[in-house]
Amino acid sequence: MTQILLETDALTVRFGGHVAVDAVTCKFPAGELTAIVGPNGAGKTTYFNLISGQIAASAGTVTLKGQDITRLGVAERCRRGLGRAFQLTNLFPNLSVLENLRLVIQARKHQGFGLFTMADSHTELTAEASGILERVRLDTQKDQLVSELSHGDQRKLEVAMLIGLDPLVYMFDEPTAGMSVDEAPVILDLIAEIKADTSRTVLLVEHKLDVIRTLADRIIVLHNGALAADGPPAEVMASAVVQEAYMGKELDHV
Ligand SMILES: Nc1ncnc2c1ncn2[C@@H]1O[C@H](COP(=O)(O)OP(=O)(O)OP(=O)(O)O)[C@@H](O)[C@H]1O
Repeated sequence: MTQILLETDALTVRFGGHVAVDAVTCKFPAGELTAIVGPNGAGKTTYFNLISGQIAASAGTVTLKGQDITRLGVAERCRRGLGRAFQLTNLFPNLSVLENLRLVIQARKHQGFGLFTMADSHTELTAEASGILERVRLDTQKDQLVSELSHGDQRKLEVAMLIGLDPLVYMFDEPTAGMSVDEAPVILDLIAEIKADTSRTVLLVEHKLDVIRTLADRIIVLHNGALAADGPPAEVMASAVVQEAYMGKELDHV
């Protein structure tokens, strides 16, 4: 039986009188990529924020590998395997690309800087970080300061950091937004590689139809904060209700 890695049960958040996420119950099994779609303001980012712990739920639960994590903070959720793509604000702007990545790998491995182990572990960490940078095609920028990276390269580094963290649940929020057409395929190929790992699950907030078609095993649709549809891409896309009410204008232009 496929293991459920992440689950939200009646997950809800209210901002004053506004219900931004409305009793969303959803299970995310290992080996699946779920695209989360819906019109602007539907609650996609807020749902992500509730899962990653950036905001606290008003009601309902978030369960990771069978454990209730609803009351845990961002760092503890991350330590337990919940990985949300890093934003530039989570990085150290005055450290290099390689140094940033090495820090996240080190944090995952819980390695300290013991005097005698430092040299060895440093070499290992550098090798692992360099390998990831090659995969995201950032190896030639490894010594560049994060603050000096182009937008496209920053986005690649965000994905590299997530791979370095190696979480059970990968969460991507429009990972190719603002990237050039030449750069985006590198990121999409990497997400395809990640989803091929059947012990992981991937959540992807995405507006671009072609990206959804290429990557998604399943689509969930949020509308006014509530779960409006959940199923295989072809089924959800074909649904007249979804096309008209939730996807029409929003996704057509892509
Ligand atoms: N901190 C907040 N305080 C008050 N209202 C909020 C807050 N965060 C989000 N909202 C509201 O909750 C609703 C859902 O917003 P959210 O950003 O999650 O939508 P979205 O589906 O991610 O939209 P988009 O596709 O435009 O990014 C919106 O009406 C938004 O204005």
